[in-house]
Amino acid sequence: MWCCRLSHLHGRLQNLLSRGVTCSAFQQPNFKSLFPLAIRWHHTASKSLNCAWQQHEDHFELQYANTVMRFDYVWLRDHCRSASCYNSKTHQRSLDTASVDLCIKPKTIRLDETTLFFTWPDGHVTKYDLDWLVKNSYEGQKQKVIQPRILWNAEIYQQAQVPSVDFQSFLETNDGLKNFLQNFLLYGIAFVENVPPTQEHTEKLAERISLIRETIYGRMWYFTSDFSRGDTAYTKLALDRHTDTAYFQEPCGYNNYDRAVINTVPYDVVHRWYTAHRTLTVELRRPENEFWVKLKPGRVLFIDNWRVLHGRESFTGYRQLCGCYLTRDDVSNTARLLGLQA
Ligand SMILES: C[N+](C)(C)CCCC[C@H](N)C(=O)O
Ligand SMILES: O=C(O)CCC(=O)C(=O)O
Ligand SMILES: [Fe+2]
Repeated sequence: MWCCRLSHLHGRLQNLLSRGVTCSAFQQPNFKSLFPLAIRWHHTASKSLNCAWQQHEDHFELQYANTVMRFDYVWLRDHCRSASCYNSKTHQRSLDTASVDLCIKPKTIRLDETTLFFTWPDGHVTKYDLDWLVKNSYEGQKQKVIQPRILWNAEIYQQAQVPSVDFQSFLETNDGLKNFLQNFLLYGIAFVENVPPTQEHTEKLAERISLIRETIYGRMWYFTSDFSRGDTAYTKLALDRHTDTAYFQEPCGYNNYDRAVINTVPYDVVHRWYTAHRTLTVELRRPENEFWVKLKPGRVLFIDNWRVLHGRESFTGYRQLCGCYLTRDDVSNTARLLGLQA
């Protein structure tokens, strides 16, 4: 049974609701006693709004913008954006969540145009804009467009003809940086061309995107096959596909070369691990999943270690590489500041 408000009665009924009276288009003397609380729906009749809500025993249900949302009452109190509950300058919660009664229920709920008002037992009023609730609800979040990721192999990537970004444009224009980051987020790799082949310019490029992560290899690393460090990266040997720093607590990503002794699980789990590792390695080593690119002076390659592994063939002659590790949070932050979904 629905008690619906007709638009021409909106104002009067609104007034009734604000006093906590459950309204009905036609107030019957024994109307309330006929139906338990849980089936009382509230409607707005205006076509544009098309909103319906219901106060259940343990949650609030809202139908709006083609979405059915359900909110826990503690959640509704906890996310209050009133001046006493939320610092709008710093976007931080002032309310002590632990002080909210876990059995809290609103005394009254009323909708005024596009704003819902919840009055709590202590008299505190929390108001929510309907669109804010859609955007921040579990159900609304599920509909959110997430940053697309394009899964690719060598053929798909080659056919995509992803344009590289030029150093000048990358450094001096937001469009250049945004195009680069869009490609990086889509594919997990992206190139910048015509970079002056110096450590300083490479550093400048990296700092345009993010903080540079200092590690045991330094801030900017500049290496060649001089075995200056006890690691095969500092040799002419081939390196199968991998990601670096798997041995860090905050690694760039996993790497078979540097994997420590497996001694934290019993033999039968170890065998299952090797079976899974073999399946992954076979997949990673499929030729169609290998994309070979010749690094040349002036070409900078950025790699998302969670999506793309890197390696090299063995080589002869003199070869010098410089680079650095970037922090994922800062790269994502730069992308978001440019309006990208990261
Ligand atoms: C030379 N450079 C600093 C880039 C890498 C050194 C990484 C060495 C180690 N094998 C690992 O994969 O973490
Ligand atoms: O020499 C290269 O191209 C890559 C070396 C490497 O993977 C590393 O240093 O971690
Ligand atoms: Fe590496």
